[in-house]
Amino acid sequence: MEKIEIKNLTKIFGAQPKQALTLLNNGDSKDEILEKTGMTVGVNKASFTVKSGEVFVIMGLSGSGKSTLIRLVNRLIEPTSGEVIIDGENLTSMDEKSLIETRRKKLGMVFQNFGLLPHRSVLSNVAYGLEIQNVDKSDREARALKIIEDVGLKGYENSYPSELSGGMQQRVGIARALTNDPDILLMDEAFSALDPIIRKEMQDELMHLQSKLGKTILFITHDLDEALKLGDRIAIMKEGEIVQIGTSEEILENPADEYVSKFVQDVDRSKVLKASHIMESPQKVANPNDSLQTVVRKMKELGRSSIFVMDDEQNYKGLVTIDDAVKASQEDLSLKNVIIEDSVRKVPLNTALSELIDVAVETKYPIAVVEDGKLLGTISRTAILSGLVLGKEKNKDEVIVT
Ligand SMILES: Nc1ncnc2c1ncn2[C@@H]1O[C@H](COP(=O)(O)OP(=O)(O)OP(=O)(O)O)[C@@H](O)[C@H]1O
Repeated sequence: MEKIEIKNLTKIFGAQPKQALTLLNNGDSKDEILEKTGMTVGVNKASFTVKSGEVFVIMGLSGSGKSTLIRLVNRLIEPTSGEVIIDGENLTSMDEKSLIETRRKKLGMVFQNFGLLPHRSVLSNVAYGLEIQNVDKSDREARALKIIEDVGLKGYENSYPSELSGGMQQRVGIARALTNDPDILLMDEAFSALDPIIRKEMQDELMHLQSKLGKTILFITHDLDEALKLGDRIAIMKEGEIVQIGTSEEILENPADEYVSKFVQDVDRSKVLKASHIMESPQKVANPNDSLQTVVRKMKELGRSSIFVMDDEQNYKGLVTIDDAVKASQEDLSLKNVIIEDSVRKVPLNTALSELIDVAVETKYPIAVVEDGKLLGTISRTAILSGLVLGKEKNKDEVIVT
């Protein structure tokens, strides 16, 4: 089941939104409606779904409707029409009591300006949400301390917000949103007030946290690089409408219109493309139980000078070169004598192509994409270094040669 379903969500600001809605449904533009009625279309028939565990970024210029949209999702703003469905439950038709309950249980929100209580310590800020639910003191403080540690603020429990840097204050903001252990985090320009270096650090921190927590995240930003870096998928908004939804790759490769093209034209693809985008799935590998003859034959069939070794459970075992394998088979040795492990470079899935280029320069072997000991993919250094993976129109299978 989808975690969040947004259907035709529309918000018109002004005294008589229904009148403007009729014009909108008849095809009038945001400008025409403003001119005819004085009312502002904030969000115009937005529809999308977000899967559990997905980071969904909403990106657009100032005034495009992002903040309105995220506030419609938790009904801080009442929609003019359309539906918000979370875990199959329709938020738009809920009474006040159920709405508050759902917000508390399922939705955490992180704001651009942190929204911390200045006269309370970090611990007390993080525990505040539990305090108003009458969770007893020792319990709420224990829970808050655990989350403070998760966001990297251990040791700052008794500090006050004014004593912390912007990045640290936003860590408190994130910790506070996590206290109820909500499935969904709504993040509204959460890093936009931070200077560039701290901002990058916080993006990395969020990705790290997300790999542990697996929340469903709706993240708003006006920064395309941030969107491409964080988003599993990205929705691009213009004048209240969503003009394109896609992965970073899809948006870079196939911008939906002129507007999106203009946005993406200066993007550095080497920072956006990740190991996960360019790797080959580990099918053409050897098994630790293979004989050396079998391994040599496999390499010859594949036309490769080396081959990765992976067991039946997908555990990464290392790499064998054809030279070592041929030599060892003449000496009657077995496969395990020639598996190279330490000097083969292993990278995680979200390694950017720019970093892969650095790795490829430092090694003579293909690169293994490994997480939790499992071989998830393989990447040829030749393909990276010859720049083929940067070529726009090349298709993956053609260019990735391990
Ligand atoms: N309370 C309001 N009353 C009237 N118009 C509003 C209100 N809030 C937002 N708008 C209008 O709705 C449109 C969308 O605004 P919104 O703040 O959602 O955009 P945004 O993309 O979040 O921009 P920003 O990044 O500047 O916050 C704008 O035209 C804005 O002027």
